[in-house]
Amino acid sequence: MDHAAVWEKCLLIIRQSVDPQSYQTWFAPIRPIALATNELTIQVPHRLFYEFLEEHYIDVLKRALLAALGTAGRLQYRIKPARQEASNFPVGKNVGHQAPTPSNPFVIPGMTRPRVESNLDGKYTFENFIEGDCNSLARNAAKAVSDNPNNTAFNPLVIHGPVGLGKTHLLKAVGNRITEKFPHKSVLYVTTDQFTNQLVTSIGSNTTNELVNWYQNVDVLLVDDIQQLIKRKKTQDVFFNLFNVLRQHNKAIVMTCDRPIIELDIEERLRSRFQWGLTADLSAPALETRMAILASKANANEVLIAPPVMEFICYHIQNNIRQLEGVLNNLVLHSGVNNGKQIDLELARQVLKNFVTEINREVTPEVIQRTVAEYYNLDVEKLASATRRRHVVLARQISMFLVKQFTDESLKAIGRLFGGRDHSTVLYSIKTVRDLIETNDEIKNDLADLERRIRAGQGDGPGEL
Ligand SMILES: Nc1ncnc2c1ncn2[C@@H]1O[C@H](COP(=O)(O)OP(=O)(O)OP(=O)(O)O)[C@@H](O)[C@H]1O
Repeated sequence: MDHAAVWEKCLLIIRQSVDPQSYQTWFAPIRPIALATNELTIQVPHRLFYEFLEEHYIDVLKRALLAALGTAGRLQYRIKPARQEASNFPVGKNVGHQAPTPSNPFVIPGMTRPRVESNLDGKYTFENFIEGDCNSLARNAAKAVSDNPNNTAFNPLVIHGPVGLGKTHLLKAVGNRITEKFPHKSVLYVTTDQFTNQLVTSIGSNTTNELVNWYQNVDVLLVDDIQQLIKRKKTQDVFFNLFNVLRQHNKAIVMTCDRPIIELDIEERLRSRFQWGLTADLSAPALETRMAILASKANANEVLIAPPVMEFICYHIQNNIRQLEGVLNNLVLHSGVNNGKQIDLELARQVLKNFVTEINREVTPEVIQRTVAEYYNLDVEKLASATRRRHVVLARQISMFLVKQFTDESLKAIGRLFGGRDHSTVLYSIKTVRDLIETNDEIKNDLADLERRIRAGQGDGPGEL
């Protein structure tokens, strides 16, 4: 049997399964083209036609093929060559070259196949991505995709998580690794915004089909920030078609999103497809992981930061690695500007003020005394003096109370700090303040205010925060 006879046999089955109108619309225009080792190639008028068949008549086609060619039968589609050659839709630039033997039925023989520039730089790799519990699933899945891009179970792979935790880094690491390991594969990194812009341009020039065709040259598609699909109906439609075609041909699709797919407010058919593969989340790294990331970035910048300083920084920057990098860059800048100034705790503290609102420091009795004196507008020495003026006594008693609350000092040691008073005086002061908190709202508020200032380190020298 040749291809025409096989297709005739298929049509017999199809005619019995679909109504005449659908038959005329969807099957009459199909032309059988070739038959080779149980693979029948049919030509369809355009890509959307093929997609419609796959979406609505796949079962009928399977049955027809089984009847005509048995269980070994396979179907290959070919799109009828367009009159106009596909334009380039570069994110980067394209270099035209002749495709050797196109295995993809969508690559029309004889047509130039644009080489896709990946739109990547080599900066983000798996080697400079630090692994921790917070990211190991996403990292390992991304690595698995890069090791086997066109035969991966994780298709699509969606990496999601809050701002600044490495989504783009991992996405680009996938691209960089594939480009290195499989130089013949076309990899494309694109943000959803870039894709939308290309689409808008193509609509203006009536070349949307060409845009989608052009994207089919890609073996690995990396799409950043798919939350930008929200409210973009047309982008969702076109992306839906593209997604189906690429996935059908085992092209790897990796995407990032700032939220779990289930919370992504897009068309249901697209959302459900995004969930076909694997979704892996990135969460905030633990202190040790942050330290390791900072150490590796410092190393790359050839700066040395002592572990206590690193710990201090990482203690304060908890949820965003981009901020951690920002602090590092500032430190490098400041230390360079100030003639090789050392990156010490003081410098770190100054820089951190631009990144976090509250900087914890060790609360010492001196910090407390200074904070209280400033608050009540007193010279700090007055607290340790013999004066028995009412407002000084109150400030002294409050200071003793706070030193007891914030530090490990013994009653005896506290007495010494306040002009050599004995421990029973300290005890009495603490009890007095406790009673006042119960009975006097003004004192209660003063204390709340003072505690907040001490925690924020406001008493530690002028203009610190
Ligand atoms: N585990 C990690 N190891 C090394 N660097 C990391 C790690 N996680 C994040 N980074 C770095 O943090 C910075 C921010 O990461 P990235 O841009 O990938 O974040 P994102 O999650 O894509 O953020 P956004 O949601 O803002 O796009 C990058 O410079 C990246 O190299």
